[in-house]
Amino acid sequence: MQRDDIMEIRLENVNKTFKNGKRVVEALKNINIKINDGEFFGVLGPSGAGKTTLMRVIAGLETPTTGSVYFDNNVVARDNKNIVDVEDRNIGMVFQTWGLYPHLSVYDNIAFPLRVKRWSEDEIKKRIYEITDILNIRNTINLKPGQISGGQQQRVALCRALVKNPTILILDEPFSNLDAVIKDSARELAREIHNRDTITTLIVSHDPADIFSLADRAAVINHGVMEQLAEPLEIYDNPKSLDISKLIGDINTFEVEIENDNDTPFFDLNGTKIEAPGYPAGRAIIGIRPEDIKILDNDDKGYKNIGEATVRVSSYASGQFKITLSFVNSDIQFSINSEIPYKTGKNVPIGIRENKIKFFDINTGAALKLMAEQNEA
Ligand SMILES: Nc1ncnc2c1ncn2[C@@H]1O[C@H](COP(=O)(O)OP(=O)(O)OP(=O)(O)O)[C@@H](O)[C@H]1O
Repeated sequence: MQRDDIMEIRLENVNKTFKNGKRVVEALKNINIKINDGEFFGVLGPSGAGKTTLMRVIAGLETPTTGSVYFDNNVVARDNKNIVDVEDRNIGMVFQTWGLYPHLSVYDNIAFPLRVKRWSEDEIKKRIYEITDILNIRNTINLKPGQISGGQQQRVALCRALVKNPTILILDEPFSNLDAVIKDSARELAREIHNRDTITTLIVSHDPADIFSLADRAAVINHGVMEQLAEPLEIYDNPKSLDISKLIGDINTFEVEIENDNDTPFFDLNGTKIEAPGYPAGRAIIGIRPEDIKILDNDDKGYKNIGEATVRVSSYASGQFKITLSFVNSDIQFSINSEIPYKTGKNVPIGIRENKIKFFDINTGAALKLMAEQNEA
């Protein structure tokens, strides 16, 4: 059930510049985003892209150099000025390092924000019992952070963020210190917390798995610019650039020459002619996700045979084999996922899903537009 105090977040023409000595860093450039109330919103981008700055501007830890931030219809920051201060924004935050005080007990760590707000010790105790029960760490409250596991420390950080009943929850790389198994249950926990009273939740992550498993929509930020905003699967299937395609998953890339001397443009891949309907002639980069290439066996509807490749490396992770191959008589390598291992040096027939190929501009990396779209523009 959604609480009625949950808020929408709106950024209008937000710019943030930092001065590093003589150097001016434009950390955010003209960002316009509306995050719906109760939405689980993901932010994806390479290191230094501006993701943390965006979160800090929303939280009120930084002011936008120009532009405005609204919570519902109330302006909370505008043109280098916080109109509502950080402590009055009722935001819970969890950062990558969790920021627990090592000399304080779990209890005192979680109590900290409530003591700042001058809650009575009785009220604090009641709330801490309640929240540590929900996150299943009640039995750790008398221990220090150094005496509990990484997964438990992360729960303490979440408890501390949630103890005030925030209306917005910000998770900035919250799982990157956890190992793979605990990460899965941490994601489940984040989803449960969100579902409990649908707090508007923002998650910043390098890991596409976090975005896929949690976010309703995601923004991709690069060099301070918001380059794409869509549902995670839409970004995965139709990335606006080669860089974005790589941020949200693995992709194999090949340089090709699209020829257009007959009705349907085409290119050559490992000696096989592949159609590129509607794409302009010239050199291009094509991208194929690992799941859209396979080693052919008897049941391969929907895959086009593109000849043989040699198995170079087989590795194993998370219940799947990752097979790296190169086309026969060529150094061009690519990787696929497989349920079974293959012996190094073996030649195998390869198939691709033609309709899943992504086309990018060879110079800019932007997704190539169809000729019809170019004519419309
Ligand atoms: N307080 C600051 N003073 C000066 N420059 C800053 C400050 N905070 C961030 N920057 C710069 O702004 C840019 C964006 O930084 P930000 O931390 O937002 O990126 P990020 O996407 O969160 O990166 P990462 O994934 O590595 O944490 C970087 O060039 C960074 O050096």
